[in-house]
Amino acid sequence: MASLQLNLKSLGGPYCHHDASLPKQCPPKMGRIRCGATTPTRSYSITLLPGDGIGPEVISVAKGVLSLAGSLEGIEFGFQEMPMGGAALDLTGVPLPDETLSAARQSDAVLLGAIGGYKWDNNEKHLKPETGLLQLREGLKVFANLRPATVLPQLVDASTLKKEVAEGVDLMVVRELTGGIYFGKPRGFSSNQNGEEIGFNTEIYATSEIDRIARVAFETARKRHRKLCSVDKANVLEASMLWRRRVTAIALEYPDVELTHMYVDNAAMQLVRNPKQFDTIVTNNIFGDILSDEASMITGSIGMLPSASLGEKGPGLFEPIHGSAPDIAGQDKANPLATVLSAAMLLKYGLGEKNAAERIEAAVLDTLNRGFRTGDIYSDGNTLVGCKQMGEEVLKSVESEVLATI
Ligand SMILES: NC(=O)c1ccc[n+]([C@@H]2O[C@H](COP(=O)([O-])OP(=O)(O)OC[C@H]3O[C@@H](n4cnc5c(N)ncnc54)[C@H](O)[C@@H]3O)[C@@H](O)[C@H]2O)c1
Ligand SMILES: CC(C)[C@H](C(=O)O)[C@@H](O)C(=O)O
Ligand SMILES: [Mg+2]
Repeated sequence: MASLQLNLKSLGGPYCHHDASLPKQCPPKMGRIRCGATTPTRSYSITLLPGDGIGPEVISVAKGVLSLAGSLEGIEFGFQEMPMGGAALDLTGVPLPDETLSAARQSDAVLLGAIGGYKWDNNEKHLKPETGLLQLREGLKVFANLRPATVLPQLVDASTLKKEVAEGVDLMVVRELTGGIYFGKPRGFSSNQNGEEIGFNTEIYATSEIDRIARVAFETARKRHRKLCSVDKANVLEASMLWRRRVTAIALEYPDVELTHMYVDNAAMQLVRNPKQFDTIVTNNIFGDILSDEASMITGSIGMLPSASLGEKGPGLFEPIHGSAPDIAGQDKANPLATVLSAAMLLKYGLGEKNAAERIEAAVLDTLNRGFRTGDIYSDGNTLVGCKQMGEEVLKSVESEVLATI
């Protein structure tokens, strides 16, 4: 079973390190250690949730990369694949079967591909793949969603922004993940006084929910460039007024971090005007969803952005920020790198296996340096490959790193 996932002191940027400075009561995750003849082996159980659309394609690549990078660091993985989303609906009638949630809870970390698709779009709310994902996040209590957006030098040309605007962007969106309008009640359908149908949701945040995500964000900013921008709509929404008041109050605990506030409409504009002004952004569930997709395009493609969702204890959930991409599913066109980088986040944030994580990150950069590109990040002069071949090239890079160090 996983121990601590979210130790505030351990949050670093863009990734955290479980290090010697951790308090005793919060030890870094240690796999079950088995001593072999020469090297000790740590073993971890990973729940894989391939899901729908391109989900199984990108998970298959990430699983191979995790296994290889892990084995080179003396790590053994026990993978358990479970149904989730539309795949689970077809198999069991619900988007998150009890068996899937309980397997996820009992494992050391969870890696998800993506869920959703046209087939289930008109299902009732409780039978939507997306509802299963929200139930999983709630069930694992992973309230802090870290979504780094970094423009890699190799991909500056893939950005839709001008080179001088995109170059060097390195920001982290800290998104509140288990509250706000996604979960607020009342919600539903009804009718108004004119007998007209209405649909309604409630944006609601309690002080404790804001305080804990604010602390995660301040700790994250502290390990980065000590700049935190809180994004809200406090000029209109009561939930945002409380959000701004609490973030301002928590800032007193972090005098070394510069706090600014920005309205979400302005933030959406500033992200494409001058994204380098941002270091760490903290925001609510829905604004974080939207702004992280926007930030992904600065980096070249949504197919590049990983994420880590962490709670106070229990396994973390790691997933690319993109969806099931039904328009390209089954065509071997998906970019698997967001999921591969999510596997690296799993190693670093979820298991405290920094070396294995860095092997994967280095292999991704090496693969890009060797000119391999899926369609979404392709530019002239590079080699266009599919999802599978991209995976094979990353594996070669992981292997060649080892050869280079012998
Ligand atoms: N976490 C998740 O599982 C998640 C996230 C977002 C959307 N969804 C679901 O996915 C389905 C499709 O949603 P959508 O079309 O709005 O968003 P999407 O992210 O699936 O796709 C948006 C666009 O980006 C492209 N794209 C996405 N990932 C890519 C990748 N790895 N490589 C190359 N191109 C990629 C797609 O081809 C599409 O053109 C919906 O059912 C939605 O609810 C799931
Ligand atoms: C599929 C949907 C529930 C999900 C969200 O809105 O959180 C997705 O867009 C994401 O960004 O992970
Ligand atoms: Mg989204």
